[in-house]
Amino acid sequence: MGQSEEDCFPTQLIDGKGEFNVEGLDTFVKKTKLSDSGLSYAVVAIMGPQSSGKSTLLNHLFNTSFKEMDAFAGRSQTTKGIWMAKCVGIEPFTLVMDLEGTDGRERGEDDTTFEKQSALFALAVADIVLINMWCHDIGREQAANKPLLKTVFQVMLRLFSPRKTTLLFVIRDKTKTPMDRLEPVLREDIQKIWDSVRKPEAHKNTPLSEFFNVEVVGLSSYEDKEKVFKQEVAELRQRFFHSISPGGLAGDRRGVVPASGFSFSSQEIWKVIKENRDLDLPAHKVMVATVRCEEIANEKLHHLATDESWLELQKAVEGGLAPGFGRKLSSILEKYFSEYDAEAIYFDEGVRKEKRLLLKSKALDFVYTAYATMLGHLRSNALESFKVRLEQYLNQGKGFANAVRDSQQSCLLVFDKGCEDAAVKQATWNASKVREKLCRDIDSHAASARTAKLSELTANYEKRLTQALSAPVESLLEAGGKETWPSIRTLLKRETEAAVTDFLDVVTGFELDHATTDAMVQNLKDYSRSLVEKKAREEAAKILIRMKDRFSTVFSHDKDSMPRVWTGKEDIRAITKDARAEALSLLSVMAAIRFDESPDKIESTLFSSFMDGTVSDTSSHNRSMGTSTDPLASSSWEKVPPKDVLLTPVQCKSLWRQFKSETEYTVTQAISAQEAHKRNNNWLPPAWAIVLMIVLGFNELMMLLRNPLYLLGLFVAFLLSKALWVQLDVPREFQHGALAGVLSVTSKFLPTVMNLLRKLAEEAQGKTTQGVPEYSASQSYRHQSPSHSVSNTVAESVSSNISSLADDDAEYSSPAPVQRRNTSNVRETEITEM
Ligand SMILES: Nc1nc2c(ncn2[C@@H]2O[C@H](COP(=O)(O)OP(=O)(O)OP(=O)(O)O)[C@@H](O)[C@H]2O)c(=O)[nH]1
Repeated sequence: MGQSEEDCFPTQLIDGKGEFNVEGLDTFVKKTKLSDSGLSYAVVAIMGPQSSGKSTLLNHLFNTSFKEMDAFAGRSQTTKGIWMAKCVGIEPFTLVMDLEGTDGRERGEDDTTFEKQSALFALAVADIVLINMWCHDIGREQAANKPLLKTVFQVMLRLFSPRKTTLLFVIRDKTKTPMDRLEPVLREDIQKIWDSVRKPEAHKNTPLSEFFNVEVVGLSSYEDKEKVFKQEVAELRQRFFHSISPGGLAGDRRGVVPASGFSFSSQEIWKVIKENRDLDLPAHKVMVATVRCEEIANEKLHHLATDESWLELQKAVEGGLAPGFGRKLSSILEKYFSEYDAEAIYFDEGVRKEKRLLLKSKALDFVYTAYATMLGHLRSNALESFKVRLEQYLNQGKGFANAVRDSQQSCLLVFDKGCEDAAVKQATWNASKVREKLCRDIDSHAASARTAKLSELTANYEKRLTQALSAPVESLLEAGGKETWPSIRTLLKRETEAAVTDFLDVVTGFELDHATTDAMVQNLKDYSRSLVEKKAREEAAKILIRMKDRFSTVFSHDKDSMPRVWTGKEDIRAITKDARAEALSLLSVMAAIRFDESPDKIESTLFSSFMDGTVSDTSSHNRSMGTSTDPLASSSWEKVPPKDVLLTPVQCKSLWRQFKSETEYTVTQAISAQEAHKRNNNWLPPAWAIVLMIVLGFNELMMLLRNPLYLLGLFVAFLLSKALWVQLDVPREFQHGALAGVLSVTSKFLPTVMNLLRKLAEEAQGKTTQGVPEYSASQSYRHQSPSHSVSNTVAESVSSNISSLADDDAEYSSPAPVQRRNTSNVRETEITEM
């Protein structure tokens, strides 16, 4: 012997009670590295009667260290259950199992259960089964090996598809009878036993050779001829080298379980045997393959999840773009897939492929998040790049549509390259969905950018139109003449067309459809019109002020635009009429928007209503007749669309009334001014008074002429008379008849003379006292009570003039009672101050 246990690792696989030593087997597999052998391993089992030298043979044949019986201690059972060990020095890996001997005294004759179970196990697991038998048992009816063989054949038939096992009969203690003569006898015995075994219908006529290769070898007695024994064993050992190669002892074996599945396979087989179930080896093989491939796949997945390269790549992707992502990840995956392939290669192909697909799917699922993150980075980067490029192109003056196209093209190119770089070789992942999303994002951004740019563009053109139209239109409306609306139309058309032409030039770059472009152009045109409309409405709101201004301008200035001086020669009635006509013209201009040239009757209606007086007459007449045909009693103008109406006829009517009321004061002022001017220039008494004075005062005149002192006195008397004339307001007193005049003058004469004399005296006295201001005639004139009477007289005169002007306007010009009263008050004040 002499072999150390470290070399062959003898291990009890199944103990005497039938318990499988899983832990022991795993340790054995690990220590012997059996799993690495793939299919390059052989399993040899030996069975035979108890104490028939099985262990001795194995130890010599395979350099193992199974326990052997000590011959001097008596013949008893040495091997219990099933032991196993690695054959030392045999290539490829050969595993040998030493089975508990049959016919043992220890279990009793009737207990053959374990014997059968272990025999079935050996047939299911081993490629070569050594059947140890004494030479003298050959040909004997009662030989110890006959029940054994019967058992072997019976259990073999329980395998659905038995492996092609090599039965190597080892004839111990061979005699001088040559093996050539013994072997046929033995084969005959074997055949007889095969024939006697009850077989299932399917195998009724199946020959023994279908399931077994039968080999026979004879060995001399170890005890008697040890040297020869060793020599023969050494020769036999040679047959175990490359036993699984074609032509070897187990060259035609079938259904080998890969070495990495040996442990699980043998456990399962023993389990089935113990449960006394039928052992379907092909199904078992698939089952082993399934379990093992799954184990291998799971192991690979586990390693992948903790792979350092993978963790590094995953971290990089979480932080942003990871260059070479696809290449790196493919390499990592390839490593584990290759390992799986290498480890699972000997398992059932169908199962192996199926489990590989599963592994691939799980591995790809596992890394997909990182891939998706990578695509997410690519997508967001591409979108950002699109935004930047678009802005750059637009800043460079590129047309919008072209800029979008070029930006999209270049950023998609970068995205596609990125996707190529991120592509994982083992996966069929498609980045098209992400690309579609990117395209949608790009479209969305382009659309919002286009909307923003178009809004900006429109705003610019609207601003331009505002600048081009606003002030000129306002100025034209302020001018308010016949040419106002034609000029506005010309201006509107010219500026709008210029803006539209330029707008179309710019908007071409957006490549909008015709409908959109037309709508935008129409919006621009509408904007221009709305601008004019807005201005017109603003001006219409200020029409009263404008009318008054216009009135005031025309009324207060002559043809040469010089301010009028009311000398009394002016025809206030005509001037007032002209000024009102101008104001009315302005009102007619502002009454409606005239975007087209179609004529309307606004001006004629207003003039006929307010200036000719015909309407008022007609109105009065109609009122008296109970009918109403007043053209201004309406909220719309004939031939003017409601939307273009700025001031309805009713509003015009009201405005005109207000205008007249508010301009009346100006006219009053003018009349007052004219009266005052006249009065100041008319200092001579009336002619009849002069004649009377000459007739009655002829003698006095002559006396005066003769005496210069009288002349001086006369002059003084004249001055006094003049003062009294003015103070008494003689012409006015005589307006209502001579008698009334004389009575009035007479009644006022004495108080006036007294008052005058008193004031003259006071003045004379004041001159002698210091600090007394000089008394002025004008002051006296202003503060005298008769002056009040004069004022009243002048006011009445002005009032009568206004009344005569107002008569022209009949009912329209009648101011409200309150207004009249106010006006009268103002008139009084103004004139008093003059
Ligand atoms: N006559 C004879 N005796 C042998 C031979 N080989 C071994 N023996 C003896 O047989 C006895 C049993 O040997 P083992 O090798 O323990 O036999 P075994 O079959 O393994 O015994 P169990 O494991 O108990 O079944 C020992 O005393 C050996 O010396 C042989 O070739 N001829």
